[in-house]
Amino acid sequence: MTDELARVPCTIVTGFLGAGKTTLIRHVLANANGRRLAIIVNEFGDVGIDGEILKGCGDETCPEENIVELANGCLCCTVADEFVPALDVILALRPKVEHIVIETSGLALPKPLVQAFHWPSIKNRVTVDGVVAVVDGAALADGQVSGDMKALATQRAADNALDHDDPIEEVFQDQIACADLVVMNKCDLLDQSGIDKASASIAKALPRAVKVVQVSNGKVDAPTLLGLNVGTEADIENRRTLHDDELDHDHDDFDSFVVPLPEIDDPAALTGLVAATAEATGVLRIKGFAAVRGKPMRLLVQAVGPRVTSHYDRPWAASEKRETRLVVIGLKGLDRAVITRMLSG
Ligand SMILES: Nc1nc2c(ncn2[C@@H]2O[C@H](COP(=O)(O)OP(=O)(O)OP(=O)(O)O)[C@@H](O)[C@H]2O)c(=O)[nH]1
Repeated sequence: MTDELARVPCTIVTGFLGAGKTTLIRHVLANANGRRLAIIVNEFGDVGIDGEILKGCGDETCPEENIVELANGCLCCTVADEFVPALDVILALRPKVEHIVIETSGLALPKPLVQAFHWPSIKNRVTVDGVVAVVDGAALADGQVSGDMKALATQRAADNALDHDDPIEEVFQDQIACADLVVMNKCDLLDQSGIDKASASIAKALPRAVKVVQVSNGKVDAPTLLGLNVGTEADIENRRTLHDDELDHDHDDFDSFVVPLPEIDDPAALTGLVAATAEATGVLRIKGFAAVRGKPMRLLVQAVGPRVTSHYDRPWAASEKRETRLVVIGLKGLDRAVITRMLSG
């Protein structure tokens, strides 16, 4: 087969909200050894933060035009309308892309996406190199999938609509069930007993023998990650998931909204408010950019449960409005007014 006709391998990166998918892909970009990559990045909230972070890498093996953002949706539900057209764009790029990395939203179920690789319009052009599930090792060691489960439990108890099975656990289980490789991330936050605990939780959730690697900051060897060579679409029907019998999966267990704020004076005060809000309300994920008065750089603020990080990522462009916008994601029933008030200080 000539190179022009060979199917382009696609690595699907799945993993719950905030597990470290974008961090892992940044590491891959920085260590691609000249391999020409393209990225499709999908987010649950309607502001594309991850695409912005990845574009900020400035890596020459993946120029900005090779990064396609599909914000405000969920790849697993928008395969025909969004995923296939995005692939078309990428496959038309010249020089030809050698490997595609797909970052799904933290709430996406990977199975419908893998199944789409059988579709006539794409099956001769792409194949699934492998499904990589990124897991937040620190959260698992705390007996959580993500975030602050104590506050979540309170929120769920107060919301009678949430009387079915745990949707967080279900998404997590389905992501693991489809994995060809599990990346246990955030090991820098764990001692040996934490690593043992998280490893045991992963082993319990894994239905098959699958390799698990333990890393910090997504530092997986790029050639290994991008060369699993599984062809997962041929095996996906054998991977049972909890949502197999659902015809229409619409993420109505989860909710997201944007909190706009004016320029801020004190980054530490903002991260404090974010941490306090996450802790008090059981929000799963907060992320966004803040404009700090007098600073030419924009501040990237992220929370996974109550754990908050922030750093200046790049200068505001002249064409950009200097404003603070935080995306909040949690279970349905989030109290938008309370959360907005708390974040406003
Ligand atoms: N301590 C620590 N923090 C990490 C590690 N990996 C990622 N983080 C932090 O965790 C947060 C979430 O990381 P992301 O890479 O954005 O996670 P994600 O899975 O892409 O998040 P979503 O797309 O929102 O689901 C950020 O604040 C990261 O800096 C790690 O290994 N150790």
